[in-house]
Parts: sequence; structure tokens; C-alpha cells
Amino acid sequence: MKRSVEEHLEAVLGRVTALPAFDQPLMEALGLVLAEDIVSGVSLPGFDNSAMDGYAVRAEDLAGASAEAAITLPVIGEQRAGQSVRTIVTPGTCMRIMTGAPMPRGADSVVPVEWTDGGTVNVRIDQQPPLGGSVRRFGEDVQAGQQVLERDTLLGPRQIAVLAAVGRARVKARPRPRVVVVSTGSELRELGTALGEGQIYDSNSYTMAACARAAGAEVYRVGVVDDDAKKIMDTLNDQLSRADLVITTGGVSKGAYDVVKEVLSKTGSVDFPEVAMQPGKPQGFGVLGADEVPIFTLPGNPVSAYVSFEVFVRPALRKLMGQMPYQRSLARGVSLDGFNSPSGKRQFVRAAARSGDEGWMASTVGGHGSHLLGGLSRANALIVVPEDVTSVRAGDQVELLLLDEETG
Ligand SMILES: Nc1nc2c(c(=O)[nH]1)N[C@H]1C(S)=C(S)[C@@H](COP(=O)(O)OP(=O)(O)OC[C@H]3O[C@@H](n4cnc5c(N)ncnc54)[C@H](O)[C@@H]3O)O[C@H]1N2
Ligand code: MOO
Repeated sequence: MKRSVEEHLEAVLGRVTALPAFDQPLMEALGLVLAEDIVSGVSLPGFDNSAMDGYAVRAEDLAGASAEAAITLPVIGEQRAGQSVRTIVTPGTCMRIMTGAPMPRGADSVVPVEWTDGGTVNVRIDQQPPLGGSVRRFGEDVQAGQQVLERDTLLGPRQIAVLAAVGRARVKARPRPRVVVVSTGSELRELGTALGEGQIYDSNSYTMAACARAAGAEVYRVGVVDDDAKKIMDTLNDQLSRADLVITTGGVSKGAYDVVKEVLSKTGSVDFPEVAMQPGKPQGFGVLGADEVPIFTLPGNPVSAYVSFEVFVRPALRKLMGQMPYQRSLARGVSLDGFNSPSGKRQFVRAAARSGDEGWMASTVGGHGSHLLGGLSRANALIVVPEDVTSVRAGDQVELLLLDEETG
């Protein structure tokens, strides 16, 4: 009896827990999930300051000022950003002021330089500012003691901005999972080397490494290990100390040299179910070592490995990082092509999808074969065909997994 996709995902997520959070330098926290509420220790702005380059004035001194009836005031000094306030603006005077400079005492408004002749000794002003005009008030944005970010917030550039503005050099966040990627298969060669007969380049370790990094992980791509039980176990044991999660590809179906399944079955902590999906039927998942590091042993066919990553590994990585939701939500769309689908299996069909006035439209790309990476590279979506649907006609409504969309 095969497992359903949901049953396998549930088994996976049931064994994965969020990584413990720790203090991180602010820039390291970009893309991570905050593990503390952030209460600002300061007010923003921290002092009344000018929003414009111009003149700090008392608005009442400029009552009635206009182009026809300009008012001239003596300029008693200059206030720059970063300077402490020394001079007091007394009635009937003004000070030059720059954007961000603290408001001098006595002044209540700022006249932008464009309303003036720009004078430095005396200035001619031809417009009356509203009281408080162009002044940014102490605490109008954030007040000391106010919560600016909630725990479990994903830290993007805008959140980094407010953290920096309130002076947080470090924040508590869940770290990037360290993911070790291993390809198994005696036919595999590393890029940059010559291929002998029957040999192919190891693309899976690059695909998996790219997928994991794109999902936010820190990746160690170990590369190729032969179909040799001892070499595979030694490599995995060596790598466990630096892994929060391990991905292998290959060696999990029914071949005479499907060694990954053979050696890891013996540990008793990794299961090898068949999942009712295509591609991606042969799956392996469990934990290894004293620290119970989660391990995915994905099928070797390149498209099967990719789809398995999307469906099972990415949600697990998101759970490790504390990122909700774990799964991408499905979009509704129209299939522009017809095709058949196996009964009793959920099929993930490579497609090029675009959104227009009538919503998402998807054309299939390449064939169904699990070795067809050329087609995969032109796809940006997977059409998800339910287990009980055996044919999709052009024009049918379908569900789409949009592969380049942000989750959340
Ligand atoms: N008799 C059966 N044969 C197969 C079955 C089955 O049920 N009965 N299942 C098929 C399905 S479905 C899949 S998926 C594959 C899974 O195979 P393995 O996980 O054992 O992977 P391998 O046999 O090692 O390789 C499969 C295929 O993929 C190529 N490959 C492997 N690793 C890489 C890599 N790192 N980069 C590029 N290409 C890779 C490999 O050369 C093979 O062509 O089994 C089917 N067979
Ligand atoms: O799962 Mo295999 O993934 O159908 O090619």
C-alpha cells in the first residue's frame, strides 16, 4: 500500500522541529525568522528636526507673507544635521537649517529654501508656513517602549530597516539550516571532468544545493559518492556533525545497486515508502546519528529529485527555520494543453504558467519523463493533477504549484 503525498509530508513534518534561535548580527538575520518581540529602546525621531533644507522660523513672524508682500528676516545662524542646538531663535529672526538638523529652540516651523531668496545674512520669504510646517516631531514614528516587530516575523529589508533605526545591532532569530547534499551513483562525474562511456554529470547535487540555498539554507555540497555501502555510510557519518538536514539522491528504487536504501534500511531509523505520486514515487526519510539529523533520500531521476524537494524537503526546511506556512499555496488556473495522468497517483506536470486578465494559464513543457531536465528549465510551475483524475483536457481548470512565488 502506497503512502499518499499528505501522509508522507505529515510523517516528515512530524519529525522536524524548528531550530533553536540565537543572537545574530543584524545582517545575518536577513531572511530569518525573528524569535523575540522587539521593543524599541528609543523614540523615532529622537528629537524634533527639520524635514527640509530651509529656515527655522516662528510661524507668527511670517503672518501674511506672500509673493506680493514678502517678509525679510535676519538670519542669526545655521543648524546642520548632527549639530547640537546652541542658538535660540528669538522673535523676528530665523536660522538656516538643513534636513535632519535638530530644531533650534524658539523656532516652531520650517520654510523650505524654495520659498525664499536663499539669503545668508537676511532672507526674503514669500510664503507663510503653517504652524509646525516641515517639522518632524519627536516620537511621531516610534515611541520608546513601543513594540516595533513581533516574534515569528520574517526579516526582510523593511524589517532590517526599523531594527537598525532603533539601534539593534543583534537580534534573536532562527538560524539557516545547514544542509548537506550528497549524490550517489557510480555513473556520476563531477563537472569539469571528462565523461567516459556511460557516465553523466552529477546534476542532482547542484540542483538540490540550489534548491536548498534558494529556500534559505546554508549548503554543503559534498558531491558524488559511489554506489558502495561503506563509502556511503562513512560519508554520511562524517557529514552529520555539520548538518541540520541531509539530502541524498539516487539508490532508492529496486535496482541491484540501490545501495542507499540497502544500507540505511539497516539503521532502522530511515523508512523507504513508495508515495502515490509521479514523479517521486520512491522516497526515503528518517533520522541519523545521536542528534537524530533528518535525512531525505530522494530518487535519482533528476526531475523526481526536484519535485520531491518542492513537495517534501522545502516544507521541512521552512519548519526548521520557523517559516509559516510550510507549503506553497496552490493557485487555480487553466491548462492550455490536454494530457493523461495515471490513476491513483498525484501527478506533478511541468508547465509554463503566466497570469493574465483571465487568471493563470499554463502550457505543459517537455514530456513526462523524469530525466527531462531541459523541459524543467523552461517550467515555472507544476500542474498538480489529483489521484482520481486520469485525463486533463485543454481548457480544464487545474491547480498550480507556482515555483517562483514567495511563500507566505
Ligand atoms: N524496476 C523498477 N525500476 C525503477 C522503479 C521501479 O519502481 N521499479 N522506479 C523508477 C523510478 S520512478 C525512479 S524515480 C527511479 C529512482 O531510482 P533511484 O533513486 O534508485 O536512482 P538511480 O537508479 O541511482 O538513478 C536513476 C536515474 O537518475 C540518474 N541520476 C542519479 N543520480 C543523478 C545525479 N546526481 N545527477 C544526474 N542524474 C542522476 C541515474 O543516472 C539514472 O538514470 O528508479 C526507477 N526505476
Ligand atoms: O518517481 Mo520516478 O520519480 O516516477 O521517475
